[in-house]
Amino acid sequence: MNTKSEVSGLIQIAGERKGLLITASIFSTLSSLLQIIPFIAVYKIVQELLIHAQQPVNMNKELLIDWGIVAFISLLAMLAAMYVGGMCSHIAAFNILYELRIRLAEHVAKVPMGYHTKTATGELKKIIEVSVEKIEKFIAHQLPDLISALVIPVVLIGYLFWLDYRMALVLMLPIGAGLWLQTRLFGSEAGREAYREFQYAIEEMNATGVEYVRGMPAVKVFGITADSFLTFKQAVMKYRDVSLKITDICKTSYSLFFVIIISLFTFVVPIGILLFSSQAGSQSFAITFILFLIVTPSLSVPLLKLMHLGSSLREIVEGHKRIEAVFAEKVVVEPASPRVPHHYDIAFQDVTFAYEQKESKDFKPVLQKVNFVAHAGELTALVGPSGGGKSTIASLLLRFWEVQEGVITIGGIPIRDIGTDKLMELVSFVFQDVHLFYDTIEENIRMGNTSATRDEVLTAAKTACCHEFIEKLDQGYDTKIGQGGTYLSGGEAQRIAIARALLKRAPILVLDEATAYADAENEYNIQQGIAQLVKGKTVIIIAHRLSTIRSAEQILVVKQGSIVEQGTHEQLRREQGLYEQMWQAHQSAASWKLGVRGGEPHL
Ligand SMILES: Nc1ncnc2c1ncn2[C@@H]1O[C@H](COP(=O)(O)OP(=O)(O)OP(=O)(O)O)[C@@H](O)[C@H]1O
Repeated sequence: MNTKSEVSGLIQIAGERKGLLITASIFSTLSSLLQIIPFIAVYKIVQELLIHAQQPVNMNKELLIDWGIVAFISLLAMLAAMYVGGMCSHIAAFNILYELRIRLAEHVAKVPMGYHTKTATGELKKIIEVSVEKIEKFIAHQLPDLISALVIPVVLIGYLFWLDYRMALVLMLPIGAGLWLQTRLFGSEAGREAYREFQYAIEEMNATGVEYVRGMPAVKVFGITADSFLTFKQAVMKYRDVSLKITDICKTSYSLFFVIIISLFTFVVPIGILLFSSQAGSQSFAITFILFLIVTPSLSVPLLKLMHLGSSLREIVEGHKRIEAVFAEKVVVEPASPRVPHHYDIAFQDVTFAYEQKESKDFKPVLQKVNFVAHAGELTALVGPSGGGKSTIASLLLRFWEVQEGVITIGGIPIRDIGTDKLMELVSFVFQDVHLFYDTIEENIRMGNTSATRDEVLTAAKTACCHEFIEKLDQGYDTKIGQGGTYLSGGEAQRIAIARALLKRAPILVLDEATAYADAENEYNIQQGIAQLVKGKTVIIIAHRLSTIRSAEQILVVKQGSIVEQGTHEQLRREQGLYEQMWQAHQSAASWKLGVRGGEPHL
């Protein structure tokens, strides 16, 4: 892709704001053209002064005043045009920025979860924050600057050619050389590649930096320093190396360009003197020569600006490519005509799933030919050794990933025919890792059902056993999580998440380790809450504490991606298989815990 198509690609982003951008460009061009008028006025005034230098009385004073007024008015008009152009470009930029961020956020919410696991949070954060911010910089500032940096030299050079083509031709030599150096600097594949590497290096540094800060508990416990946190250290070193590489690539062209452009007049002076002496002191030539000397240094400003724009344009273009790459990520395919289930039995039929694509060499199914039916109004429990695939089964129900083989149905309808929005309406989910938003506790619960009244929020909170601890907080339900040091314990956060799920009143409820953090008393209370919910709903519960799912209508024992045992607690115990072993282990652990409480451990 060349620079021209890259710039037009950036302008494409403007979408519906193109009208504003075109207005901004027209006013920027106008203000650039108006900037040239004072030069012409100076030329005309100097011309009049020199022609009548011997007899000032003959000087046309009105002409001098008129040109003075023209210069002044053109300056005012230039300021006005600049103001209107700037306003239009800023309004366009901030609207584009807003729309782009919303579109990006909506898009990333629609791509399969696989994208989020392979893309580091820091990387995505940089794209949504920094790369988008740069688009604002481009549209609000650099596009008008680019227009003036192109219009002013072109018009001025044209004017100089009209005045004296010989001196203008000589002036074109350094300008041509400078522009050639520019294209060498920014148009070369090595330059592009270096900038690409530079962007990746920043992203990597960002991502590993975020990881380092996020992993602070482990960092502290294991005494990891920024220096010994290898990935971060390597990312910083890579950034340093790439920065040095860019400096190395740019140093010669940059220095040459800079020196040539700021000394343009040194090329004009010799040819001017030569021509002046050959024309035996022609007065009109002297005036033209003076104008060349005045105008030439002012050509350097837009040309230098062009160079700075070139370098930041490259960064913006790279950021734009990253934004485009996010948009290019395929979203979950929605059905053309969504179907609505009329009952809520869940069925997994021969489901085989791997986190990698089938053609990948790492393809290793996490689930193999999983078959089960979870009936509506019943509690189905998933138990089994760690890493067996329980959470994967639960997340497939939400279509976080697409299954490679088999089909998952709700009420007999494949979930891919239901449509994501409807599916999300049907299923309430309490995740293992609870995420609470930076908002009040009430709003965090209300996320389950945005139209719920305060009373309904309170009822859900009471059922999930969180009302009591919320009431004890200074601002109760209005307490902002994360503000003023208000953080909740793992168990408290989990109960808020349960309240959120209860409020949703979805016909299907999935609880992944929902009572993991609860103490015995609260676990009992939550169980009571859940027991009320189960009525008429399809509930899938993933639990390590077998005591919590003893009464489940169906227990599925998941091991190494397969369901190895299936039945009620009593049936499975009688089978004397893996479940019975797990039950015995659970009992021993429970009695050991009781023993500790009693003073002497039994085991
Ligand atoms: N996002 C992911 N990408 C790749 N592999 C994953 C991902 N999530 C889980 N796995 C792998 O899939 C397998 C099953 O994991 P899963 O979390 O479903 O097991 P689990 O039975 O719920 O375990 P636990 O009881 O410890 O939570 C594991 O080998 C795990 O490493």
